[in-house]
Amino acid sequence: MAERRPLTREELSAELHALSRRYWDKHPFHVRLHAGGCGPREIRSWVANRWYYQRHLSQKNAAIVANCPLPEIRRRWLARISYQDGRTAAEGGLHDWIVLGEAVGLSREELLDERHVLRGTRFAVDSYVAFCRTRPWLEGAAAALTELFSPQHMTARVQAWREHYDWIAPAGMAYFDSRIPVVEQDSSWTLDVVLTHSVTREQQEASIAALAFKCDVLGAILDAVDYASSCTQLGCVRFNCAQLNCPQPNGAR
Ligand SMILES: O=C(O)c1cc(C(=O)O)c2c(n1)C(=O)C(=O)c1cc(C(=O)O)[nH]c1-2
Repeated sequence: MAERRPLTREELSAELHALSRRYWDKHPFHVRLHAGGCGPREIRSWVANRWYYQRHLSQKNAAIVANCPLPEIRRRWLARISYQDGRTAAEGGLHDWIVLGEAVGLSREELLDERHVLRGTRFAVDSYVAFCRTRPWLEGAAAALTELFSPQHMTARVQAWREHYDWIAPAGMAYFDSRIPVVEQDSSWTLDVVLTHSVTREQQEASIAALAFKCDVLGAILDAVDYASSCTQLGCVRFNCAQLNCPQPNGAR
């Protein structure tokens, strides 16, 4: 069988961009969230479950760095770790996410002890970290390319939250306000890296598959949050009760 030719840079770029159709901005939960249809309990659940994603970002980024033999890539990728972790506990992305938690009414303690994290979120995020640990660094980098689609989505989120959820303390938006300009810069560099280093057809297809996988990771988090949203209590979902003393161990649906 004839070997298939590698895609041109433009073709690969088009295939990667086409995966925006699988991005989580179109998930029914995000559509409802942006339309003002979520209550405080659902927004708290979203923030608490996203925390589990946020707190694993530095570890998956460290795995990409550990797998990468190229100093010029490692040098730049390391900045993602200091971005999330900050120089001290009083700054950085993780700190800003705790501020967001407080702005939506989650205590620091209940965010950090992860009592509201759903099993679907754990499976999704843990598999993203395992993917970046076990796959070549290039696939880990390609998986981060959801950042091509996130600036617009985050901008729409901040607007929608300010419009529909005036009970959320404005300080909570700091995470997104600082993240949006950074991700806009990072995404063009990451795209260039993936286009440059995905040389063979196999590498190109692996990069496309990595980005599709990442879209599924994000979608699975929202599936879990959406499913849980029909339960009466944050942290109590049918078959997924995180609280030993829950008065409704089978959930109330
Ligand atoms: O709020 C969002 O919708 C959103 C999406 C994404 C994304 O698309 O993966 C990230 C972030 N935020 C984010 O804040 C962030 O730090 C981040 C890192 C990564 C990644 O995979 O390396 N994605 C995202």
